[in-house]
Amino acid sequence: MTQRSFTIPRSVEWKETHILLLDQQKLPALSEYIELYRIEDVWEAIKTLKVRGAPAIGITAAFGLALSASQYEEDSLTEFKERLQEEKDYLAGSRPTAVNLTWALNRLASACKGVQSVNEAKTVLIHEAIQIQVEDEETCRQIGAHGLKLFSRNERIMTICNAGSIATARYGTALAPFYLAQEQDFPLQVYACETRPVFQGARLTAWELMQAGVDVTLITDSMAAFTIQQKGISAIITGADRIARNGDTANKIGTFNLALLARAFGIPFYIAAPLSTFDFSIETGAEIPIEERDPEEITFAAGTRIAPEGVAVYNPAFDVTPAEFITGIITEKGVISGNYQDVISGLFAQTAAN
Ligand SMILES: CSC[C@@H](O)[C@@H](O)C(=O)COP(=O)(O)O
Repeated sequence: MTQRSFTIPRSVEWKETHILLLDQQKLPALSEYIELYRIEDVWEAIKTLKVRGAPAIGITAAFGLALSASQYEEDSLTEFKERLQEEKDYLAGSRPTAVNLTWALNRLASACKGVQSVNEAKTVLIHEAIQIQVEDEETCRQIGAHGLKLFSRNERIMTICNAGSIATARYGTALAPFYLAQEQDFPLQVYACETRPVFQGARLTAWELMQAGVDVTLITDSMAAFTIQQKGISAIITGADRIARNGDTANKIGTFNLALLARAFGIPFYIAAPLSTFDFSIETGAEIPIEERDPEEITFAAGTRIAPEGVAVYNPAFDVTPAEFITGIITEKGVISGNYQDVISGLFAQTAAN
């Protein structure tokens, strides 16, 4: 099969002395890379959405912790580990919902459990952080391959937010099937919801997919029902920030609306996510912390006030789609459907054994 070549952007790179980060707040107007040298820069970049998307947040935090630890001057391993723990907690507090953040930081802490010296710990941390990124790229490709099998040529598929290449190491989760389809000359059409209030769909998904030559059409979030009806959307696919043991899934605000629409129209609703997005410690979505962000994300648009000063605002950044509305969860191990509770518990046992 001939493979086509096109751009699949990367958002985070390890550079030994710093982290190179695509500033996603500036897209699509500017494709600007910034250099992060200090842990405070990393915290700020995550908090202010310069880097966003569950796996990309995890990778950046892992790079940030490894980078900062490489500069510690502590000679004692105990003091080194105490400081590491403090900075790990600090980074974990940057955003609450995407579990990949704590997952990646915990993975770094576990990796240096058995080390004998500070120098060994520094090397192990860098190695583990890079490994997380390498594995995520492969994971996303596998998600793409499993996801693509669910679609037929020329299907029109809706998505929300940006679960694309720049939200991960590469390829993305919900957008990975479209990149693989593009490689294989397999035509699919994407309908991207703009994703109020931060416009990840308009600014990032449209930008990413257009660079790759994927057929993408932008709509406002409120056009979803009419578009499904008028344009014959045959499936919806989104990413995830945290999945509970029963399959309840937190993702960008508006995802639950789409799941309800999918049920009403009788079309499948898929979540695409790596196993690092499963939180095996919680039973249901009710336990997922939902981030509430600055009201100004809603009261201002492109720097202009669009709502009266002093208006009460509710700005949850995520919602939780109950498992009963999810047709399948596309992971690197294949598509999970049916009894999520049992399958996810099985995955947990498998992951814990490895
Ligand atoms: C592969 S990214 C999956 C999710 O993190 C994504 O869909 C999402 O909700 C991102 O929200 P964001 O607030 O932009 O970090």
